Amino acid sequence: MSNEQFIAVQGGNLRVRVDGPHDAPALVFSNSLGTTLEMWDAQAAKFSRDFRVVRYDTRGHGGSVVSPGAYSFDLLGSDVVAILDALDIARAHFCGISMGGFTGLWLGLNAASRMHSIAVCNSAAKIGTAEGWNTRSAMVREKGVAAMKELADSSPSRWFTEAFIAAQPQVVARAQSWIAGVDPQGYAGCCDALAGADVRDRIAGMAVRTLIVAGSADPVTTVADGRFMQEHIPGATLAEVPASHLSNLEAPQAFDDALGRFLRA
Ligand SMILES: O=C(O)CCC(=O)CC(=O)O
Repeated sequence: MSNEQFIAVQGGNLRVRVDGPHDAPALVFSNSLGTTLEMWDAQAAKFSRDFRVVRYDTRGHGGSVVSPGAYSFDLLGSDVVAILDALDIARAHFCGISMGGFTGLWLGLNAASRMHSIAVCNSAAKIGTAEGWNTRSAMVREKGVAAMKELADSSPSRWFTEAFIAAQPQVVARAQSWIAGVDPQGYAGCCDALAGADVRDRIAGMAVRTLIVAGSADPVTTVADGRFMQEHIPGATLAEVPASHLSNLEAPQAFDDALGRFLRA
């Protein structure tokens, strides 16, 4: 059974898709910057056998429609809580990649009572630099859709290994189509959130079972970033998968095995 709906959050509505048995434990997937809930198609097909899989387009992305502005992780994290409330889910497992992984850190620090477990994938306690994100958001606001086309052209080298780009051009082209279609205002608002995001001195306070997934060839959020989180989050485990930044797309089997082992443990 599949079900797509819009859920009201502060300033608009998020596009949410739910798959799997209604009475199964909930598992929420959160996308990376410049992608949509479709990035989780393979994981949703697999994990919806045993979980009520909830996916959503992060505000400013895909079919979600929210007012523009400078977003924050207080907002992005509260969106997840609003989705859980609307779906009457008391507690959920959570899996987010990159920006979505940082949303997971926010949930672990601010909404732990709503979480069974959190998988923080290809992410970091601080992603990039404030200067880099501010430059990118200014460029996107100035150039609009032309900037999204430029980002679509340049993103494969940050998202995938050269070998994967050569071997799986259709997967790469699909990911490029997501970022090309993202609303520039929404993308810029999320860059603003990333610019202000740094929980390096707080993650020791995470009180939720945590898995860190790192891509061995990820140039954006590195294995060292993953190790830092694993060393500072109490009880966290680290799984390294043979992939670059969008590891669930590049190495789905290794990604799903790591996530599945963690969820079953
Ligand atoms: O992927 C993310 O959510 C943040 C990092 C990023 O945007 C990678 C990139 O395209 O530069």
